[in-house]
Amino acid sequence: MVGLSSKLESLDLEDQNDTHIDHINTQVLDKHAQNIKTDELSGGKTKKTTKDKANRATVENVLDPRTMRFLQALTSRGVISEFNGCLSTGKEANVYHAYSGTGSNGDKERSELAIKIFKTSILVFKDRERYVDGEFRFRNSRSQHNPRKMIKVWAEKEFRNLKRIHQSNVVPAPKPVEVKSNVLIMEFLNRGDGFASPRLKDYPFKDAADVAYYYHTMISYMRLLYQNCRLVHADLSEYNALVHQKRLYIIDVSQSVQPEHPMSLDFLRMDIKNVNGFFERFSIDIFSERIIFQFVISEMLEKFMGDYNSSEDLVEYMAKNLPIKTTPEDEAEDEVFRSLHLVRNLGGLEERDFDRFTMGKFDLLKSLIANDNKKNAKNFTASEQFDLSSSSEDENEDDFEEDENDGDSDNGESDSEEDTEDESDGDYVEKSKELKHKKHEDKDVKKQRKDDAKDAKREKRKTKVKKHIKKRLVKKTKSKK
Ligand SMILES: Nc1ncnc2c1ncn2[C@@H]1O[C@H](COP(=O)(O)OP(=O)(O)OP(=O)(O)O)[C@@H](O)[C@H]1O
Ligand SMILES: [Mg+2]
Repeated sequence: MVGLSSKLESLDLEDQNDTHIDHINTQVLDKHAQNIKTDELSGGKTKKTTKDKANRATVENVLDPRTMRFLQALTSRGVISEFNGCLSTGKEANVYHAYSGTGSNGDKERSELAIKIFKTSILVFKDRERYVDGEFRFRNSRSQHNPRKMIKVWAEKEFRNLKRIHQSNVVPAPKPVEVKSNVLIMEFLNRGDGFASPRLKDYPFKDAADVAYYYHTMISYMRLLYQNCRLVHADLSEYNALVHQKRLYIIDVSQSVQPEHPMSLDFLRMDIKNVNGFFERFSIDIFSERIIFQFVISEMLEKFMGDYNSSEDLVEYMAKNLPIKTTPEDEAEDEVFRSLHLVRNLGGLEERDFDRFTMGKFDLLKSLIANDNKKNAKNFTASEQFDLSSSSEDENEDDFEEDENDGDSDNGESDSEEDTEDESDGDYVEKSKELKHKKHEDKDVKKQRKDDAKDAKREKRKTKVKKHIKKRLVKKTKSKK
């Protein structure tokens, strides 16, 4: 294998300016691409021609001179000792195999690394803004419209999320090693013969019981991610889970968000749909999407005697206690669930719903999404999840110094009657659609609409329950549990 450092040393690019980068890219990488092994680990997916290697390096826009410099720095610092084949060329990043240490002459043990290099293409990252927007942890990065900086944020986001998951010790994930600009270094999950551990998609299940085990494990991870790591994966599927030493590992967490993100529940719902969609094909018993959703977000599980941090205990509970999806009505219910507008907190409740809540007729989101279906909702206790003021987010974790006050919107709210609570509630999806149409509205119509809205709000305020009363009620329901 050819060491990266020798290749990189010959690239005297320090004085080049950014406007020439594409040109340099083509020249330098065409010249050196054949030295970078890009096909060794790709499992036959890549065309094995030198031309193709050169194209990938330049066209994919990953190994640009700047990125090469970062790799060089990592090599000279001894983080990387060898940079090898390309494992995957994805939409947002390429993943390479590398070694750290040589294992000889008293050098540190030779270990395998996966190097994820995020693409510098602006288009991909435009689409990703919605994951960073609304993340309190990245509030200072939002204004950065410089694509290079956004990519850096993206790589850092994956590094931090990976670190959070890995440190939680409840959901297996590759150990993050380092992040530098758009380059993320992590532990390589090895199948044992030089190849990467298979994705869930490619894993040869032994039998139906094996499939069911991985299905239940995946659901337990969604819950552990949400409850323990305070994350929603947001791109969970058979492509982003690897089976390593018979254990399921979660990867690709750059887009993962905290539960406080305004779209976290929508992302969660999407993850559940993807996971169910994959396992449904194997003709095993499947839970309804709504039941899984409740299982994930409910803090307490009725009759659960196990360890809330244990995937195995959750899997066992799930298999015994969760009702399976059997009838066409169950499917119809899931259809409804997919189209539901998700309410996150008390502020998001309509007046009539709030009256029902105070009369003890339903228990926030759990019952809203359950349609008061007692048969299915009885296993869960969910109300705490949506009182955001009680969120205590990894505040003692060094790497998350920005995380404090996450989603503290409740604390920051005034009790004034004039607050804008009605605008800031959870109905973001429908509202954003509406606003698009309003853009082209006639001036007078707009004025009239605004006046009407004001009148309606004035009326609504007359019967509005004051916030401190709402809070007291939430506390009361909590203390009952
Ligand atoms: N730590 C790792 N160990 C082994 N293989 C890995 C590791 N990380 C990623 N891979 C491999 O690289 C592939 C792509 O990784 P990842 O999903 O993180 O990147 P991606 O750019 O998001 O890909 P895509 O756009 O296709 O989703 C994975 O499917 C997996 O096969
Ligand atoms: Mg992926």
